[in-house]
Amino acid sequence: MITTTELTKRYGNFTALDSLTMQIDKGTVFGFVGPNGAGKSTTMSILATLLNPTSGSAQVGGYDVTEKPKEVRKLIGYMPDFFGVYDNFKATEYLDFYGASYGISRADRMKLIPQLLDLVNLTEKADFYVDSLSRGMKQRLCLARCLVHEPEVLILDEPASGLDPRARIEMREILKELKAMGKTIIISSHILPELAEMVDEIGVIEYGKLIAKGKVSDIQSRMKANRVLQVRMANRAEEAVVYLQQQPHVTMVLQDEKGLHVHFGGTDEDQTNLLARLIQNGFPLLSFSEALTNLEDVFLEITKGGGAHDEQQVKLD
Ligand SMILES: Nc1ncnc2c1ncn2[C@@H]1O[C@H](COP(=O)(O)OP(=O)(O)OP(=O)(O)O)[C@@H](O)[C@H]1O
Repeated sequence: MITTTELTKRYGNFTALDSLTMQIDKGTVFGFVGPNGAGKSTTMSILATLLNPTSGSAQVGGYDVTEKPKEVRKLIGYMPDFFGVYDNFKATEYLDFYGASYGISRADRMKLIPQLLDLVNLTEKADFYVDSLSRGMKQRLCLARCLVHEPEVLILDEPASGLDPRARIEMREILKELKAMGKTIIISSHILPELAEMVDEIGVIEYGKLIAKGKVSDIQSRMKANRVLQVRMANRAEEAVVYLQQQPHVTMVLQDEKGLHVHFGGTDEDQTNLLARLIQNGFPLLSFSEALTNLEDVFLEITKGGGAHDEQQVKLD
């Protein structure tokens, strides 16, 4: 549904986007992650036909964004990271204005607007002035605005930025509904862990280059190759350290007040076998578990050494 080929954008001598090649299939929710200034907004603006690439190409729904921008615009709903809302409109009037500008008939708008307000949980605010709405509500209204022409593809640039945790959860639930409706969604964020439930794939961008892309589950299993097992023993911990260090796939064993931390490079089956051997050897296990791998770990692991600019910038929240 979305394809970019060697997509490049330069501002003078500065390369903001560097030969970005990627493909996002129909119905996929694609999380676009990277530190500030990595090139996410630049990519999204090009896909939204608002910015021309310096070289390379991008297609949405088979249409080239520079050659067929009108066709692309019909297919996409774009939510920029900074958006203006017209404060002297009521929420309903705001959506009505956008619906009309897309050429949707008044009769259809009257049907559509209550549905959109319901989708973004703003039915009760239908007759409230936009400037009286909270930031989270304004952001949801902006999302509704992107949906007036029922686009197949949503390009959402940091839709949850600046929202408090409750408002983020609300936004996430709406995005889940949009995914269930079959939309193809590309969404950028610094708070990837919160998107984990709804993102099918992630792309990690840094210095304008796509440094990793793949299914969330694949990337997590890549990290599993370096999993850490947490083992708690009733006693005989010192003996267990020596025993574990001699076992296949164990690369390191650390011990602290919480127990043993076993760095393990084996498969799930190898892990089962290791547990069986500990039990067979009579070690008094209180617990044996795998340290959870979340998307934040995945992100940090992938960008490690890749030049994450500073701690502040790779911070995900
Ligand atoms: N109009 C412009 N002129 C010059 N440089 C620009 C322009 N727009 C963006 N840049 C630069 O291009 C780089 C990529 O910016 P972009 O906004 O795409 O990053 P981003 O990943 O979206 O970051 P953020 O998460 O902060 O929004 C940045 O270094 C930015 O300063």
